[in-house]
Amino acid sequence: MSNTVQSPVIELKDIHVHHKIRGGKLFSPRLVKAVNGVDFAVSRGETVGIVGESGCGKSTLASVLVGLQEPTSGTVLFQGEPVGRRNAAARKSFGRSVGVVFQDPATALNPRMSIMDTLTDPLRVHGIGTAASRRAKALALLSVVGLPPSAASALPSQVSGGQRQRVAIARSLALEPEVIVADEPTSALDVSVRAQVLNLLTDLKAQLNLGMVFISHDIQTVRYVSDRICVMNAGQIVEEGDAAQVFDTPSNDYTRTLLGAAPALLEH
Ligand SMILES: Nc1ncnc2c1ncn2[C@@H]1O[C@H](COP(=O)(O)OP(=O)(O)OP(=O)(O)O)[C@@H](O)[C@H]1O
Repeated sequence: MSNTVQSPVIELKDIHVHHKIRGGKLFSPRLVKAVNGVDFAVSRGETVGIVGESGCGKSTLASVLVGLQEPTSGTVLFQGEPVGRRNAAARKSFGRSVGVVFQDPATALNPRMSIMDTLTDPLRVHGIGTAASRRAKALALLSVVGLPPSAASALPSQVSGGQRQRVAIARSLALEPEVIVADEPTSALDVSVRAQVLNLLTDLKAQLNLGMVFISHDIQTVRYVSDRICVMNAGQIVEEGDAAQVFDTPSNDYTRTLLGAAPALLEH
């Protein structure tokens, strides 16, 4: 399943994200350790799955990976360099090198922006190309995700849920990232289109030699797409390994519980 795996594009070292919760008048304040000492790396050409139950810290980890959240402590490395110590230009290039696909394209896409504008906007914001070349690139992106050129003039609400997620995936590719972070990308979709979107992500990863971080509460889905799996529980990675090995011979009790609770194998 994997292409040539290279040195990590993004590496996290001993990442902690803690939130202080005020208790108000009745309760004392408490600390939520959303992510509690995580090491993680993703390279081009591999899909790394992160799986765990709701509240285990997956989305918080995703927001650190894409630069939306500063960790309380720990180091984020981009191409081997600590992101925090680099200049604004380097942070921008980190931002450009990591594409994001969220769970629900209905909320992730601007409902008032045509699909053409949705796809040209990241290029415009980064000052890339002319209006004509941006439009050409948007049409190429539509083709890459299997949508016809006629979709360009539609609003997100005028296409189906699966097509909307294809648009969100196309947008994530607009800046030619090295890594895509997909946080529950199929959970909000009809069961009938989930496998198509998973296959699209897997195909794109192979064609473009992307690094892919695939986050889901559903271990069967993670198994289907991943080369490597990290199992998260209570803010920590409790098991990590080759997907088949984690799935077939889990070494951690929590992984076994997740597998025991999983429904029948995803059909594909
Ligand atoms: N901004 C915040 N302030 C306080 N607590 C937070 C904040 N963000 C997340 N948390 C808490 O941190 C923990 C991890 O949340 P996170 O959303 O990362 O988990 P998750 O595994 O992605 O779960 P889900 O799939 O339900 O989103 C949870 O207990 C959550 O309530």
